[in-house]
Amino acid sequence: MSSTPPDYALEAEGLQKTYAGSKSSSPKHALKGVDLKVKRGSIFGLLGPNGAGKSTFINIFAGLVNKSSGTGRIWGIDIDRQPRQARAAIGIVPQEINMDVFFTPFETLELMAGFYGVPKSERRTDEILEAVGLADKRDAYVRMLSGGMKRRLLVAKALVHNPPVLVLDEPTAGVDIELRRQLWEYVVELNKAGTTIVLTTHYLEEAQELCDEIAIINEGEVVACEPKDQLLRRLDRKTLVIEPVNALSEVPEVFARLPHTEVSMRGGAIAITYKFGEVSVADLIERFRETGNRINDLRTEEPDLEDVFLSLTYNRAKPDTAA
Ligand SMILES: Nc1ncnc2c1ncn2[C@@H]1O[C@H](COP(=O)(O)OP(=O)(O)OP(=O)(O)O)[C@@H](O)[C@H]1O
Repeated sequence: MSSTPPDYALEAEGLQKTYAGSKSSSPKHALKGVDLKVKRGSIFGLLGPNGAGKSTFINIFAGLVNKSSGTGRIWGIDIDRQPRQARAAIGIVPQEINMDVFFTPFETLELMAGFYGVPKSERRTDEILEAVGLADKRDAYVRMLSGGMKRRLLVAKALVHNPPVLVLDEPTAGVDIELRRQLWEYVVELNKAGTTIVLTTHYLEEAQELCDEIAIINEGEVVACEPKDQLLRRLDRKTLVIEPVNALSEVPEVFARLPHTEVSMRGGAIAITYKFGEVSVADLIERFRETGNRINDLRTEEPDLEDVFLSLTYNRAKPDTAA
């Protein structure tokens, strides 16, 4: 591995993948020329609807799927020219739990370290078990572990060779809230200590909370790749919620056909979604006062990642969902 760390932990240029068809299915163009750069030191979120191509992307870097064309680099190392060195720089936590249940966590990690050629003197098996909260299960059979523990063991397995890049593919699917929180605390600690994290998740709030950079992939194409804050600013809409003293039963006439706004009821309150810069909040409040009702409470809501995600993936996803 080079001594100067690279600017990017992971790079993809024009990455394409077409899965061959079979008698019953046509070929699938799963990645259509993906360009992505993951900055060293970031927590990078790869988001996309089901079947968008996230696992295909990750599995190309893991060496589990052969790309059709394009280039990939892990920690600056080309995955075609130096596959072994490139793979040594990455740890992958897969979606599926794939472990021999008749081994103990200790044996599982030792085997994995052996697989990566980590000399015995450099192994950190007990330290890693401690870090993922499995020290007390060190010598239990894996089949005796709970689902959440098995998942933490998967993370541990991906860390035995001390990779500078850790990829987690849907790591918290089916994991309860408490364990998710523990896992994320540990991932954030790893990141603080210098590991670059790439994660795919369906939990948008999780990505919003954890990631500093986010890519959204849809039907094999990257539709956005930006710092999270920038992505959230993309939506130029906010919502003003007015809770009146006298609960409303319908949208007041003064808000009907107002340009750049959408008004809906929220119980006895109204939610006015307006285009930022085109509509003034003062005007909206003034209009409300004209109804003769008084305001009990007011708040504005900023768009969240889910809104951005829907706005970027909805149009293309529509024909599929309508079918
Ligand atoms: N081995 C394969 N053979 C044929 N098609 C495949 C194969 N693996 C994946 N695909 C197809 O490629 C597309 C991308 O799949 P992929 O698993 O990469 O998506 P994903 O974004 O990870 O989805 P999910 O969030 O559901 O895991 C899908 O249409 C999928 O059906």
